[in-house]
Amino acid sequence: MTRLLIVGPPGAGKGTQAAIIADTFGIPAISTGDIFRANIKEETELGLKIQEIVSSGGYVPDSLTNEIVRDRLQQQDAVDGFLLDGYPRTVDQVSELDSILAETGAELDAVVRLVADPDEVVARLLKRASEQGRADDTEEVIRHRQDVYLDQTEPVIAAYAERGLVVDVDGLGAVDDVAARVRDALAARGITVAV
Ligand SMILES: Nc1ncnc2c1ncn2[C@@H]1O[C@H](COP(=O)(O)OP(=O)(O)O)[C@@H](O)[C@H]1O
Ligand SMILES: [Mg+2]
Repeated sequence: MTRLLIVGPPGAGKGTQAAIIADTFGIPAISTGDIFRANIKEETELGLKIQEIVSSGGYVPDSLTNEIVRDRLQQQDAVDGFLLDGYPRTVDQVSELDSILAETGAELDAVVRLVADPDEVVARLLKRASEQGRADDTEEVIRHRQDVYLDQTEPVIAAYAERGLVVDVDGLGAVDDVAARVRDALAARGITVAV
């Protein structure tokens, strides 16, 4: 019954850590970015609608994003716990998630914030671009994504910080080291794997 969010700037390593945390806790990792990219690749109706926005580094409209997440969280595997990566990213999305959870009386356990230096993350993203060729990993688009993040998503983190839910973790260093820090930081708040 663990419900977590993972937040942090583009390139902080959310997707990588999300997979490890989800595996540890036996919960699904749900990434809006991955869902959107899959739709773009499959050229679904949604994919065609959002292709331009995603490749230019803007945010998909809240109405579309909220609907996708609502549907996903109602699937059976997410009923007892989940890790959301990349959502909520706007204050409107925070309200929507509050509503979705309130409908079943569920509550978030923690918001893991990966802290990373902007220049370091740009270097990481450019490396990923050369390896995976993501359309939104050019330097210009990365800088734009960072700006959008500061403008739209910092207020999201502030809202969760006010609720006392944010757990800061240093996102720099080797994947395993960061994963160990996340595990320790959650354990320090009594969030451990149920056995
Ligand atoms: N919650 C969201 N609201 C709006 N747009 C989103 C959301 N999640 C993902 N996106 C879109 O998908 C893109 C890639 O997301 P993601 O893979 O999470 O990026 P990263 O992990 O590099 O920060 C975003 O730049 C945005 O266009
Ligand atoms: Mg990601």
